[in-house]
Amino acid sequence: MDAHLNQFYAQVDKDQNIYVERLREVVAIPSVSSDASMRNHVFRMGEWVQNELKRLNVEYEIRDPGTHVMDGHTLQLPPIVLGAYGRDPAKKTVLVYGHYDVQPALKEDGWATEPFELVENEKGELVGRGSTDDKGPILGWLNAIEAHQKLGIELPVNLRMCFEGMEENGSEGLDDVIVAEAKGWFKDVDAVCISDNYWLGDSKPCITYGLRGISYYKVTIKGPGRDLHSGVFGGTVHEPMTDLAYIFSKLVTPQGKILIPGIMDDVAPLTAAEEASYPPLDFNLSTLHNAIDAQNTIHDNHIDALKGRWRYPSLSLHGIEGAFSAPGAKTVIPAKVIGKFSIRSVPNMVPEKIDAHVIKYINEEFAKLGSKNQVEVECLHAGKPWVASFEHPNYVAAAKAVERVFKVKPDLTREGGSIPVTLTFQDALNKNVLLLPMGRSSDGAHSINEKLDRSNYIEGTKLLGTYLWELSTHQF
Ligand SMILES: NCC(=O)N[C@@H](Cc1c[nH]cn1)C(=O)O
Ligand SMILES: [Zn+2]
Ligand SMILES: [Zn+2]
Repeated sequence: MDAHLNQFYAQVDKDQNIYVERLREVVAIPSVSSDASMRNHVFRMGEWVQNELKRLNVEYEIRDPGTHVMDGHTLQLPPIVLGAYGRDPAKKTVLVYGHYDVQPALKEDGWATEPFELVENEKGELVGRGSTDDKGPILGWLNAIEAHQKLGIELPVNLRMCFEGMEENGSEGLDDVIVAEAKGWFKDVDAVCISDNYWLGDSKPCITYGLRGISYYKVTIKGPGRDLHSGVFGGTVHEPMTDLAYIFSKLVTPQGKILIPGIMDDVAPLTAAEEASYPPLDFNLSTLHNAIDAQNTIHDNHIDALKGRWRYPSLSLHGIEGAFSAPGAKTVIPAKVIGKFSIRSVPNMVPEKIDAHVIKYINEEFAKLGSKNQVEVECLHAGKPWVASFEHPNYVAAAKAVERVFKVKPDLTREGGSIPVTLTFQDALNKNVLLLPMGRSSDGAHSINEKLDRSNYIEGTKLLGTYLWELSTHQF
């Protein structure tokens, strides 16, 4: 194994510019899943993935998840691409998952460069939408296969792949495919690995055993039949924006306390073992300040900050559709506004119960306003929180792989973000699921100037390959 891995590392180093060019090619496809007008690009990206699997002699099939309705339009969902590389019954079979869609990005949001043109800056950062979330990690798996092929070295495990194009928009259709394929495409799977999260800081790798869930809501408030002049009608009508601002103010305090009754009821109590797991982590407030480019953190100690991120629910206000948001001073009264917010959930919160609390509370608060406007609350998508057992050999193998590549023992972390299908893989396949991140905390996923450091991309490719070798040595 050592000799093979050394050859593999040398090949990855040698081919690193090829890998960067490959990343440039995929970042240039603006596969934004939450924007109906960009859906054709998500399909283009799905085709790119299929062509790449064909080039690498990976058997693949697509599953068509059908259609969904978004912003009043019925849209085709992008394909779920299933891959199979190796069918040797003597080897372990590892399922890897990634998503080929990305978050929206506009230069005018504040990007220093065009978001869909990969730029390598003087710090060795590969800047572009999707570089770290999640195109770089998907390419990491493909690069690792290619490097082995170039060397004529067989992979030590069989691979199954599942690449989707709707993760940033609720993973619509994927749960059903996973359940349906549990005894089909995924039947031989022994362990699952997802590379779609980040190190805790910027220098020490981690492996991750927990994620928060998400329940995403829209609150629509309708009033006048059309937008109005505030000079002519201000003071005469119930204004939807005023109602929405009031409702928003009733959801969460500036200190992050969720005001919706019942929401905290099902939060699992913190155990002594969990409490003890925080201090050894390579994390402090400066790590957090560095990741957010500011110092406006709620907590004044890093352990409470981590608990706030991983261990307790949070509620974030995201935006208002229909509100005036352009520069200038337009004196409009918007006729209809749609507020968007989400709740990150933790064990043992249940999406259906969260919905019930949220909808009841907003309707009650709205009733108190005496407004003649109409309100409607709807959950757009929901995913459950996930926690895995980190004693499993899957984690032991990943930790050994980190030690080999980075010469350091990884931190064992949870994460505040959500990958809704993680729990579906765990439950439907009844197999251990591991998160093995490639990028750093400061990568700016979902934000402006998203980047993946060249070193994380290259060493991350080595890590994914090494993990497969380490896993192949374990009996389970
Ligand atoms: N890298 C994982 C990730 O970014 N997940 C998203 C998932 C999501 C849910 N709704 C919209 N996106 C996250 O925000 O955590
Ligand atoms: Zn992601
Ligand atoms: Zn994301």
